[in-house]
Amino acid sequence: MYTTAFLDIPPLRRAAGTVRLPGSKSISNRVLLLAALSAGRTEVHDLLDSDDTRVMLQALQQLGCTVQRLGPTTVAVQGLGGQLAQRQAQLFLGNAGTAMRPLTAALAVLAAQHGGVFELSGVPRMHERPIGDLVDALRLLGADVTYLGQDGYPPLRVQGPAALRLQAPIRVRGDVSSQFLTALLLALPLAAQHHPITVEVDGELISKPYVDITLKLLQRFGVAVQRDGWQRFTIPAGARYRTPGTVHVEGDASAASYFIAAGALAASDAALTIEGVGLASIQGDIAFADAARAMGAHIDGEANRLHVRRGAWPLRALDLDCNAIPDAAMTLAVMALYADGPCTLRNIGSWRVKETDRIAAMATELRKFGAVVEEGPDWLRVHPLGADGTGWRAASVYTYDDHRMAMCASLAAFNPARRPVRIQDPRCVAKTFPDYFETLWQVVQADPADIPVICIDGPSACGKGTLAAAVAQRLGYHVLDSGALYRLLGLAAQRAGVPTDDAALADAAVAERLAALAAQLPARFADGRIWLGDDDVTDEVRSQAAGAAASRVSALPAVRAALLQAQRAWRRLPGLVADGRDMGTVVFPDAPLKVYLTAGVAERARRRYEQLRARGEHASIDDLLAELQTRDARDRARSVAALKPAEDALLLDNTHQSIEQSVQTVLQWWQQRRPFAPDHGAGDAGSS
Ligand SMILES: Nc1ncnc2c1ncn2[C@@H]1O[C@H](COP(=O)(O)OP(=O)(O)OP(=O)(O)O)[C@@H](O)[C@H]1O
Ligand SMILES: Nc1ccn([C@H]2C[C@H](O)[C@@H](COP(=O)(O)O)O2)c(=O)n1
Repeated sequence: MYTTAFLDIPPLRRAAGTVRLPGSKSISNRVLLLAALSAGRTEVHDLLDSDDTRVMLQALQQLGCTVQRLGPTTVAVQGLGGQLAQRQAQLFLGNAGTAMRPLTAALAVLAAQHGGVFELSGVPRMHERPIGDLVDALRLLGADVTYLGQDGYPPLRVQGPAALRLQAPIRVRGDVSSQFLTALLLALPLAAQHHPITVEVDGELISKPYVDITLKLLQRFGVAVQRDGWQRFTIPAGARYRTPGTVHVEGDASAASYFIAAGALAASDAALTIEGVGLASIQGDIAFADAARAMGAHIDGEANRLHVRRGAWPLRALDLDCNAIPDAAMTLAVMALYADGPCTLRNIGSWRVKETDRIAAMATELRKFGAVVEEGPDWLRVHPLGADGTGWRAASVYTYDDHRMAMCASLAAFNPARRPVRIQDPRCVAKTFPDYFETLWQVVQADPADIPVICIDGPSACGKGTLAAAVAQRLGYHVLDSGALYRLLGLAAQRAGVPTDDAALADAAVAERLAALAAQLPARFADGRIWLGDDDVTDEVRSQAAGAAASRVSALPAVRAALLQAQRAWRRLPGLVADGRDMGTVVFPDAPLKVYLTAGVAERARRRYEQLRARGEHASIDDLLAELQTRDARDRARSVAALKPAEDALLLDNTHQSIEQSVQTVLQWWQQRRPFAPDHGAGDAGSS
C-alpha cells in the first residue's frame, strides 16, 4: 500500500493479464456480523482485509467475540448466539457505513433484550453521514437510541433494557441509503423468536441489489426473509441464526469496475481477466458490466471470472439510471471522458452522503483534466475529452479521503494525450482495496520512456544510496542500487574461483568469464535484503572489500554490457530512483532528472567511518580516505561509463547538508519537472 503524500501515475497504454480481486466489502462486513450473531464457529475465507473490515472485526472483539486469524484473508469467528458477552463498549467504526449502520441496529435490539450501553462513533466524515432514518425506525420499535452530537448523525448511544414493539410493521425510509433497511433485516431476526416481524419501506428503495445481498446472506445463515416486491419484508417467527460453518467471500464487484474499465480503455492484443467475481455474482455492482458493454467494452466470462477487451473506440456515450449501481457508477463518470458524446448518470443522489459528496467531488476533479462537467442534485453529465488527445490536461486529483475517488482517477492515466495523473493521499484506498495500485501495475503497461527515472550518480560514500532510498520512499518509486550489482558480481566471482585482481582482469579469458557470470547473475532484492541465489549476502556486499572488487570488475566493458539490460529492466511503474556512477550518462540517458551528488572526500571518509562503526566494524579514517580516493580515481579513469556528471545533471554538494536537506532539494527539483500545480489542495487546477 502506498502511504506517500501523492502518487504519480505515468500515462498508461496496455492492460492485459489476470487480477485477483480482494473480497467484497459489503459481503465481508455482513458475513462478519452474521457470524458474530450466530452460535458456533464460522470460518470466513477470502475476507477483505481493509480499514472497513478491520474496524468491524475490532468492534466484534470488543463485544466479546473471539476472532482467530487463520491467514491474511481467513478468520474464524466464534459467535455469541444472539447473546451479549459485554454489556458496555465504546466502538470506533472509522468511516465504515457497513459497520456503523448494522451494528447500531443489532446492538439496539440486543441491548433492549439483555440490557447494556453501547456508544458508536467514527471519523469526522462519519459524523456527517445521515443515520436518522434508521434511528427513527429503531425508536418506533421501542429501542433506546440517543444522539451524542448532532441529531440525525453519529455518534450514538444505544442502551437497554427496553420493551420492543414488534407486532406492528416497522417502517423505514429507503430513499437515502439502503443500509438502513439492511441494518434492520440483519438485527431483527434476533427478536423474532415468537412472532414474525415485518419491515415496510417508505419511498422508493435505492440500491436494491445491496438489499438482495443481505437477503441471500441471511438465507445462508438460516433466516429466510419473505419479500413482497421491494416494499415489504417479513422475518418469520422462530427465526434463528445458524452458522453455515464456512463462508467464502466473493471478490468485490465494485472493485472489478476499475479493471473492467481498464480493459475497455486500453488498446491490447490480449484480454484482461478478472478473478473472484463473475457472471454468477450475488453483487448488484456486477451490473456495471452491462453498462460497460453498452459503452462498447467486450466482456465475457464464467461464474467467477470476467474477460474484458476494448471494443468500440471512442466509447459510446450513455444516459443511465445508476440507482442500482451507485458505487460502480463512479467508474462510468471517468469512462465518460473517453466517450463519443456527453454521458449522463442519473438517480445518483446517494453519492452526496457517501465518503464525501461524490457528485461535487467528481465534477471538481474531472474538470481538472479539462472536461466540461455539469451537475444536478442527483445527476452528473460529463462531456468527453478528445480521443485524439486534444483538451486533456495533467491533473493532480484531490481524493477527499474517498477510496473510490482515488481508484477512479487512476483510469484517467489512459488518456491519449499521455498526461500523467497525480493521486493525492493514495492511502485512502485502504478502505476497501489496500493494494489497488500494486494490483493495477500487474496488469497495465506504460511505454518505458513514460516511466520516470531519477538518476543519482556520484563518488563513493557521498550518500547516493541514502538519498535515493529516501526520495523513492517519498514518491512511492522503486530503487535501483546499481553498485550492489557490481558488488554481487565480485562476490559471485570469488565464489566461482574467478580472480578479480588487476593483473587477472587484464586477461581476456577472465574478462569473458566475468561477463558470463554477470549475464546470469542471480541477484535478488527483497525487503531491504540483498540475495545472491539462495544466500542473503546483505552484509557481505556492503563490506569495503566487496566495494573495491566491484570497482575493479565494473571497469570491464563486457561486464557493463552484460548488466545493462538488467538495470534498464528496473524501469517499472510507477517510477524509479537509480543510484550509481553511470545512471544518467549511460543507463537512463533520457531520465527527466539527473543529480550528480558530491561531498568533500574528507567528509565522505568520515561518513563511511561512522557507517562502519555503527555496524560494529572498525577501520582507520586514513585508510578509508585512501581507499575512497583509489576507488574514485579508478571509477573516473575507466574507458567505459566513467564516473562523471551527465551534461544535463544538476550538481548537489551535500558536504554541509543534512540528509533531509538533500532530499528536499531533489524533491523540489523533481516537482519543478512535473506538470502538476504545486498546491495539492481540493480544487487546485492541473496544467497541461
Ligand atoms: N547529507 C548527508 N549528511 C550526513 N550523512 C550522510 C548524508 N548523506 C549520507 N550520509 C551518510 O553517509 C553514509 C554513506 O552514505 P551512502 O551509503 O548512502 O553512500 P553511497 O554514496 O551510496 O555509498 P557507496 O558509493 O559506497 O554505495 C551513510 O551512513 C549515510 O547515512
Ligand atoms: N552504476 C555503477 C555503480 C557502481 N559501479 C561500480 C563502481 C563502484 O566503485 C562500485 C561499487 O559501487 P557502490 O556500491 O559503492 O555504489 O561499483 C559502477 O561502475 N557503476
